[in-house]
Amino acid sequence: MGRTLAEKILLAHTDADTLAPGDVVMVRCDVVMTNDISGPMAFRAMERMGAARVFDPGKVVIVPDHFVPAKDERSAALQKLLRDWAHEQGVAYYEQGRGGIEHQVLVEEGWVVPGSVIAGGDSHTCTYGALGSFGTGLGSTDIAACLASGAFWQAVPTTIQVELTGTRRPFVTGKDVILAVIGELGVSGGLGSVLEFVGDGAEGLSLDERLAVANMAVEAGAETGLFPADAAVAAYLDGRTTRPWAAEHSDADAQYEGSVLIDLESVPPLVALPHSPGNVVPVSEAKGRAIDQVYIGNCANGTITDLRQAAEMLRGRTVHRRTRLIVVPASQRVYRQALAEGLLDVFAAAGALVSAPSCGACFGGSGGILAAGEAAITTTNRNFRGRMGAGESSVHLANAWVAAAAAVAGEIVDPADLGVAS
Ligand SMILES: CC(C)[C@H](C(=O)O)[C@@H](O)C(=O)O
Ligand code: SF4
Repeated sequence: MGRTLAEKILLAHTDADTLAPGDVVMVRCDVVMTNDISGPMAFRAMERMGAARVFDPGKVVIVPDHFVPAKDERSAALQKLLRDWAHEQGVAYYEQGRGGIEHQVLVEEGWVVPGSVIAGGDSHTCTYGALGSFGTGLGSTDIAACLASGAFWQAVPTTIQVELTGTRRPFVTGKDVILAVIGELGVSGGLGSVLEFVGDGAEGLSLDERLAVANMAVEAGAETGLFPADAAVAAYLDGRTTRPWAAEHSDADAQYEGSVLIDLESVPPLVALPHSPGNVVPVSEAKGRAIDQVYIGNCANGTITDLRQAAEMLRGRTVHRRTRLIVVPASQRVYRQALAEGLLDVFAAAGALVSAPSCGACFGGSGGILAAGEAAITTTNRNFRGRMGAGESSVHLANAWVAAAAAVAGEIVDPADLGVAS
C-alpha cells in the first residue's frame, strides 16, 4: 500500500520498518527549536530528567521572540536565562536585532529543508510544512526530551488532502486560502491529521503564501500542513542551506482520511470574525465594522509579501483618524528588505507605527494591547477571546490587503472598493 508524504517523512526518522496512522513511534528530530516562553520551562524539565547537555548542539536553535525587546524585569530575566543557557550549551541563538519571530527566522536561515522533522516549543512550528518539512509543536516536557535525546513520541497522523485549483481573484492571498480551509473543516476538523496541499492552486502560491497557509494548519487542529517540495522551494533554498534534502511526494495509492477541494476562483477575500479562526465570512459580510487598531505582523503574515501588499494599499494615503496601525516585520531580514524598498517610509508617512520584529501584540504580549471595547483587524492567526488584550476586546483575522484597507477606511472594507493607490 502506498504512503503519504507525512508517513514517508516519519518513517525515515524512526527505526521501524513500517508504520500506519495511529501507531505511536519514536521520531528523531533534525532540529529542535524553542523560544523565550517554552525554553525556560523546557530547560527546567531537562534538569529534572537529569540531562545536563543537549543531544547535539548543532541541531538546537533558540530564538527569543515573544517578549522582545524585554518588556519588564521578568521577561528580561527569562531572556537572560535563555541567552546564558544557549551560550553554555553552544547551540544556535538568534539575538534580537539579528533574528525575529522564530518561524520566520528558521525558514530564512536555512534550518528548514524538505523531508526533515522539526520539533518546536511553539504551536506554529507547523509553518515549516510550507517547505515540505514535518514541523510540529510540542509541549515543554516533550521539548526537554528532544533536547536531551533528539527524539520524541509521535502518533502517526492520518492525512487530509486539500486540493487547490484555479486562479485566485484580486486581493486574495494564502491567508484566504487557509481561512477557507478552516471555514470548511472547522477548528478541530484536522485533529490527528496532516493537511497536505496539492493541485495547481497550491503550486501557484509563493513561498511566503505557503508559509501563511501551513502556519494556520494548527488552527484547524492539524499536526502540520505539508506542501510537497517543488522548484519554488529548491530556488528558495539555493544558497540558503547546506543541509541535504530530497523532494518526496505521497504515493498515488496512498490512503487519505478525507479530502477538501477548494476552487480558488470562488474564494473572495475572507475575514475570521471574533472569537474563532473558524468563524469565516466573505469580507463583504464584515464590511462596516469600526476598527480601532490594525496590526500587520506575526509568524503567518509578517513577510515581505504582506508588507508589500500593505504598502501598495497605503501609498499616498493616511490611516483613518479613529484608527491606529501597527506594522511589525516578522524578522530583521524582512525589516531590512522593507527598509530598502521604501516600504517603512510608506507606513510612516501614512501615520503607522513600525515596531521591531517580535511576536509583539499577536498574543497580547506587548506593543499593542487592546483595551476593553476595542476592535482590531490583524494579519495574525488567532482571534480567541482576549488574545490581544482585554477580554472585552475583539479581533478579526484577514490578509494584509484587507487589514491595510481597514486602516485607511477606519472600518472593514472590501479592498476592491478602495483599489490600490496609483
Ligand atoms: C506562547 C507560545 C508558546 C504560544 C504557542 O505555542 O503557540 C504562542 O506562540 C501562541 O501563538 O499562542
Ligand atoms: S507571532 Fe504570534 S502566533 Fe506566531 S509564534 Fe509569536 S505569538 Fe505565536
